[in-house]
Amino acid sequence: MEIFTSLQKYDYEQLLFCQDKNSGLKAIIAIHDTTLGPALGGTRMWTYKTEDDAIVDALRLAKGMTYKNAAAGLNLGGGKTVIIGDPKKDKNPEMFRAFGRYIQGLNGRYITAEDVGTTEMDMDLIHLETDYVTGTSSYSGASGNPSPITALGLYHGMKATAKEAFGTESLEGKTVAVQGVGNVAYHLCEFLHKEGANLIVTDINKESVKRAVEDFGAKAVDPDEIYGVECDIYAPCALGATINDETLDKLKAKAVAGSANNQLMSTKHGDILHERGIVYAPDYVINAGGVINVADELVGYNRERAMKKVEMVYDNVEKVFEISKRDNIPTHVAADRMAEERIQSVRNSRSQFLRNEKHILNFN
Ligand SMILES: NC(=O)c1ccc[n+]([C@@H]2O[C@H](COP(=O)([O-])OP(=O)(O)OC[C@H]3O[C@@H](n4cnc5c(N)ncnc54)[C@H](O)[C@@H]3O)[C@@H](O)[C@H]2O)c1
Ligand SMILES: CC(C)C[C@H](N)C(=O)O
Repeated sequence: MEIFTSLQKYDYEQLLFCQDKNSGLKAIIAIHDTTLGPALGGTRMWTYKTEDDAIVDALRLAKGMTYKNAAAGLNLGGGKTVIIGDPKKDKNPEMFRAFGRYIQGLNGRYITAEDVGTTEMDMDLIHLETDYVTGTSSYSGASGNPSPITALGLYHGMKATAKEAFGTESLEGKTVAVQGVGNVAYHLCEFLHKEGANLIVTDINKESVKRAVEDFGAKAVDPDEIYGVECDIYAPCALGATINDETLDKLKAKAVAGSANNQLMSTKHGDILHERGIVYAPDYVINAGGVINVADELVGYNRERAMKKVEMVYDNVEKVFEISKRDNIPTHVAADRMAEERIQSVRNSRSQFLRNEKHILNFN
């Protein structure tokens, strides 16, 4: 891969490779843009087929965080880490401590939290080496695993999506097809079940499927079947790029609203959803609940205040639909416009993040 060509294409600031032989750490930290503030984004641990796959994932996820944080109104830039390895087999405490020291070395340019494959316990280990970590469990001002709060934001955003697609925000009697019933989607299913929605679920992990079937009366289907099921809303909550050439023609849903990052394989697929009249709630707008919640730790965590901000996901999703209709553009373009306008307005007055006494990180 031509690294600088890739960095220049979408204007990334920094890409770091962190290696620790003792613990087996192989981490890639991508910092996309710090115009709005320090880059906040989670750490994913995953078994990538190649190192290039890991770099591409880190870059795509970091850019997504820039847009997510900007669209959510946070004074934070975007970054992300991927750790190469199997989260079930390859973790050890020294690995996360070594990673924490690398984060500390960035002196606040990057702050981390959980993502796929990492847990509160991992964040606690990172915290032994640096304060630039959120989503920890056992420290004063910690807000814990963000997944249930991401689910809450997603639920609010799904209601805004239902209002746009069906004229009512009620999800009672609606059928939602959920792909991946992990940390976020399990809690989403709980909200939906309480409201009286019908659930169709799938996961490559049989235990997760069983839990959703038992706890919420969900109907289970095989992973490949989820795209073609009769449903009102398709909720992609596993990994990215599941809206692609192959799956689009199978989709029967009238709306797409899920937690996964980078749901569209390419922007072309967002355009096709728009042409077909399928209401798409842009991923980084609807899945911002978790980052909104952990960001509150940076100003002294207040759960009530954080929950009020998470409710705003409804308004943000609604705003995207309004821009989309006003300018007659697909919703993914409308979301990008909303985020880019905010970044540009701040960029006009200052450029890269520079720590100063007035900054959010200096809260005591
Ligand atoms: N956790 C958060 O707070 C948060 C916030 C924003 C976005 N996200 C995004 O939401 C998604 C889910 O996050 P999570 O924390 O719930 O992760 P998770 O790992 O707990 O859940 C993902 C689930 O998807 C399943 N899965 C993977 N590939 C699959 C496939 N091909 N078909 C069916 N199931 C599959 C996994 O077995 C797992 O159960 C990720 O894309 C993540 O980046 C998470
Ligand atoms: C909680 C966040 C900092 C990270 C989360 N995984 C996201 O993608 O939004």
